[in-house]
Order: sequence, then structure tokens, then C-alpha cells
Amino acid sequence: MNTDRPIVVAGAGAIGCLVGGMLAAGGRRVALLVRPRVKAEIERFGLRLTDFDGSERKLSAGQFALSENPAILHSAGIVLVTVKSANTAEVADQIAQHAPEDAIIVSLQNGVGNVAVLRERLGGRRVLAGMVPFNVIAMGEGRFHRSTSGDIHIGEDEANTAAALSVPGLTMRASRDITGVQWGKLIINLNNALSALSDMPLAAQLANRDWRTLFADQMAEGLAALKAAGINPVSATPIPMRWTPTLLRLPDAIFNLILGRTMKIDPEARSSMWQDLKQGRKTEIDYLQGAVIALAEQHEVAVPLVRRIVALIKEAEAAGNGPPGLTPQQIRGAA
Ligand SMILES: NC(=O)C1=CN([C@@H]2O[C@H](COP(=O)(O)OP(=O)(O)OC[C@H]3O[C@@H](n4cnc5c(N)ncnc54)[C@H](OP(=O)(O)O)[C@@H]3O)[C@@H](O)[C@H]2O)C=CC1
Ligand SMILES: CC(C)(CO)C(=O)C(=O)O
Repeated sequence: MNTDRPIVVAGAGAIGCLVGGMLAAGGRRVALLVRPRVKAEIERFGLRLTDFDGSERKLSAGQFALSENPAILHSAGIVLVTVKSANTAEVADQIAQHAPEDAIIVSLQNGVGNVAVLRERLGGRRVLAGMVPFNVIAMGEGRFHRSTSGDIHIGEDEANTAAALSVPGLTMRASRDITGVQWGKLIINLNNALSALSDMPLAAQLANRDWRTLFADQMAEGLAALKAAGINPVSATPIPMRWTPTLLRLPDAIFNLILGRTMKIDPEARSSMWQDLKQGRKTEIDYLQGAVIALAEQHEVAVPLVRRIVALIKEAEAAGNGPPGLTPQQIRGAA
């Protein structure tokens, strides 16, 4: 294991700054490959990592390396890929050009296609899939807030990369079925679009039964497509995936009791897709709902609600006015 060499975070934004910052705070050598605007922000304010449990860590820009130049990858022992899915190919090419051949590459991205893109462009290098269950919001002025609970999962490997990346406050667990875990997360991520369309914080949205029922209906379509394809999504919580739609449809009081015992969500939490619409960026809809639609087409499963939600997100992207603030009824529309 290359623990004496830096962990390089390739494309540090919300997830990369939080994970990289936590690793640096835990004593690991860390380097962040960033865009110039992120570099300027961190050079000015440093990093301030806050957590749903009230804890806080402050790091000055001197506690880790920081650059917009991919040459920062040159001595990486581990590379954490934390770009949005549309940028994976670009970052893969930078890794191929600059990182040592023996560096372990870990994708900490949502979606189920990023590892294949990395493997295709990185020849025989070791590439591991990861799954980040928690939400991170870029709050500005160097602050990155982790607003929900959960441990990161990484595909099991001989080098025990998950253990090498675990520090106080940030646990990574080795998973024997990381593909199932990624599909399970993709099913949960179907709510990213609802959160973006609603313009509501996740906690407020999940507290509302109309929103939960819409999520459950969309999830049921997704699960039907996965079943037809023979894919078994694995839940990262103690609640099995197949029970989740039923759980979401429960009355508020029972749902809140079960959710409160399963995970913590603070009032700041907003999905990464909400953050994308808010900042006028393209979303990952094609990599999330898009993966369900691809399976549904192959196996002739009807997914009208998923399709309708894709159309609404594309409309919002094209309009460029940020999250549109739709109601569940407006989203159901003609679906
Ligand atoms: N935010 C969250 O709560 C969660 C996010 N995820 C997943 O994690 C992944 C990352 O999400 P998130 O952190 O929110 O995304 P962000 O957009 O906040 O961060 C990605 C950063 O990488 C930058 N970037 C892209 N390409 C390069 C490059 N070649 N060199 C340097 N910087 C680059 C982007 O800049 P630019 O915008 O200019 O391209 C951006 O600043 C996604 O797959 C997401 O779905 C998973 C769980 C939770
Ligand atoms: C909110 C969360 C953690 C789960 O949907 C997420 O993965 C995201 O924001 O992209």
C-alpha cells in the first residue's frame, strides 16, 4: 500500500474538499486538483469542514497541496476521483498522463458507469468503485458541510484501500458487492431530481408524504427495471432495498421514527443535483435516471414517471433559472 505517498483528490468540489480535508485533518498527505475558482477560495479562506453532529475542523491551505495543474498527480499513491460523471473521461486522461502506474484509483462518484470509463482509459491500472452515502454542501468561503450520516463504501481489495483511507470522523468500509451497493445508491439518487425540482431541503421534502409517495413510485419503476435486468441493488442502510418504497409510503409519524433511527439528515441537506441547477450547471440526470431508462429499454419495462422527471430536469437545465420549485402534482403531470 502506497501510504507514504500523497492521496490526490482529482476534481475537488463538495465531496472532494470534504473527503480530502478530513483525510488531511487525520494526518494523511493530501493534494487537491481543483479548478482555479476553488483554488482561489481555499487560498483565501482555508478549509472549514462542518458536520451534522456539530463538529468542525479548520485547515489552512498549507496543510495540503493545492493546484489546478494535473501535474500534482505525479507522485500519487491513491487518486480519489470526485468529479461529476460528465468530467470522468477528462480526469481519466489526466491520471493516465501524470499519475504513477501503480497508483490505486478510487471513484467516489454517483452513477454506475464511471468505473468503466476510468478502466477503459487507464489500461491495466487498479480502479476501485466507491459509494458516498452522505450529502455535502459547498457553503462558500471555504466551508463544506456534511449534512447527512453514513460511511463510504469501497470495493474490497488486497491492499485494503478502505482501511488506508479511514481516519477519525471519516470511515471507509470495504464492500464485497460494491456493484450492488452502487445500484442501491442509484435507486436512492433517483430522488436527487425530485429534490432539485422541488427546491426544498431534503429533510423538509422527506417529511412530506406526497413527496415521499412520488419518490416511492419512481423508485418502484427503477426497481422493476433492475429486476428485469437481474440486478440486485444492495442497501447501504439496515433497511433492505425492496422494503424502501413501502416505507416511504407510510404515514409521517411512523416514517419519521424509522428514518430517525436509520440516518441523520440536518436541515441544510440539498442534493447535488439541486446544487447543479442552482449554479446553472448541467446535472447528472443522464447518468442516474438515464441508467434506469437504458435498462428499461433493453428489458421492455415501462418507466413513464422516470422519463417525465428526466424531461422536467432537462427543461430546468435549458431555462437556466435554477430549481423550478414544482409541486408533486406538477411533476406527475402526464406521467
Ligand atoms: N455533493 C454531494 O452531496 C454528493 C455527491 N456525490 C457524487 O460525487 C461526485 C462529485 O460531486 P460534487 O462533489 O457534488 O461535485 P462538484 O461539482 O461540487 O465538484 C467537482 C469539482 O471538480 C471540478 N473538476 C471537474 N473536472 C476537473 C478537472 N479536470 N480538474 C480539476 N477540477 C475539475 C469541477 O469544476 P467544474 O464545475 O468547473 O467542472 C468541480 O469543482 C458526483 O458524481 C456526485 O453525484 C455523491 C454523494 C453526495
Ligand atoms: C443526497 C445524496 C447523499 C443522496 O441522494 C446524494 O448522493 C447527492 O446529493 O448526490
